[in-house]
Amino acid sequence: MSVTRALVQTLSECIEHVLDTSLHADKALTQLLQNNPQWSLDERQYVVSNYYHIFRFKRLLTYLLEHENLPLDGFGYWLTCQVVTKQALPEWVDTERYHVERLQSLIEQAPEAIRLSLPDWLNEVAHIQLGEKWQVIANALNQSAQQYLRVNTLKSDIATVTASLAKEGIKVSNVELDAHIALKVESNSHLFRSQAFQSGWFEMQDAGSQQIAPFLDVKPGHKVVDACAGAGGKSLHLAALMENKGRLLSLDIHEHKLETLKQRAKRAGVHVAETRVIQNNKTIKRQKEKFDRVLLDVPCSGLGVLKRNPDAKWHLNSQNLDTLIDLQTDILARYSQMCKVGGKLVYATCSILPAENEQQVERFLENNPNWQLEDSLCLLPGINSEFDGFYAARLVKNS
Ligand SMILES: C[S@@+](CC[C@H](N)C(=O)[O-])C[C@H]1O[C@@H](n2cnc3c(N)ncnc32)[C@H](O)[C@@H]1O
Repeated sequence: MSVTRALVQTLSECIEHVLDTSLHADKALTQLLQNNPQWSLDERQYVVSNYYHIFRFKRLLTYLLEHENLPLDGFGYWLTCQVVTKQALPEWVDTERYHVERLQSLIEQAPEAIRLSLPDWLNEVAHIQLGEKWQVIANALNQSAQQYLRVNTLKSDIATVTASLAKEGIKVSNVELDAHIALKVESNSHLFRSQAFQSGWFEMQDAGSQQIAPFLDVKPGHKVVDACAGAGGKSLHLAALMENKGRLLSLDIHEHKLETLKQRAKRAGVHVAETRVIQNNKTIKRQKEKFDRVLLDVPCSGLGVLKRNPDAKWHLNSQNLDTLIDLQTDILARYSQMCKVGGKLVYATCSILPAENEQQVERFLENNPNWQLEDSLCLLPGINSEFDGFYAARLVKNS
């Protein structure tokens, strides 16, 4: 595909708009794609991946432009991004003005937090908490995200989905996980328009995220609560593992997320899920000791999913991280009461920080000797995982 001036111009204008207004990058991208239906699949793919790269490397790109006395405009961000991500420049770019070799050597000499394109505070916190592993993880989190599918076993199977997508020119490959097989999308495609998606045969879900619901060890007939259910990514998976038998209560504080969950459940053929908005602590207290299994997929920093949502690091600060950590502690303390004696609970995050993960669980176990850690899962990008970063701990309530 040749990258035209017109394409870069439109992309640059959108970047400038987001940088000027501090609009959420995801929303602006959706709008950009909607406003340009004439783009080919390759053009859309190019725009999406470069758009994310620009927000991923924003700090480094700003540093390069400022150092070179170049305008901090959308075009400058696009061009320096091509250099940082080692993409060839189209012929029409004036390389006299943008000196590629000088930019490359500036990147190598930049201070670490700038080279990794991270806020200083975050780089420091992650270094303290993760030690030597952090550089490896940070580099892995700066890669583009792959797309993965979870086959909905309530309606279909791996072979049927693979064949159906192949008929529409979409190639996928199998990825073996502990409990099941995920599908990795190998070709650029309109997945949501596929017949398989419209029929509810699969969900888009990262292969790391797909490991959380099976970790809860649910069985058909169980009473299960997904207490931070959001739009239902894990609830839908739990329902499939329960074979639509038993009771699945999906809770969240946001009604609009649960509305999306209901629509997704309908498409996926999930009948077992019931949704309820958490109004106050009474909603939780009423469910005391009612469930065999409790999933707490708690609100977190999202640092494990920066590949997919790189803009998040610019909206996070040390104060809101502390607030999140307090909220996680509170949710674990109060919502765990919904578990029956002999039941199991999974505490999960999409963070890689021990303060949101192991340390939360250790503190909970110290304060609650009637609970015991059965197993834990820690997916660290670049260290032991090519997927998003996730943490899960499975706890058993003994008395
Ligand atoms: C990590 S997200 C959940 C993602 C979801 N489980 C999925 O798989 O798609 C965390 C969710 O917790 C919800 N939340 C925030 N504060 C909460 C609280 N106090 N109680 C319950 N849910 C809360 C948020 O609205 C958000 O949907």
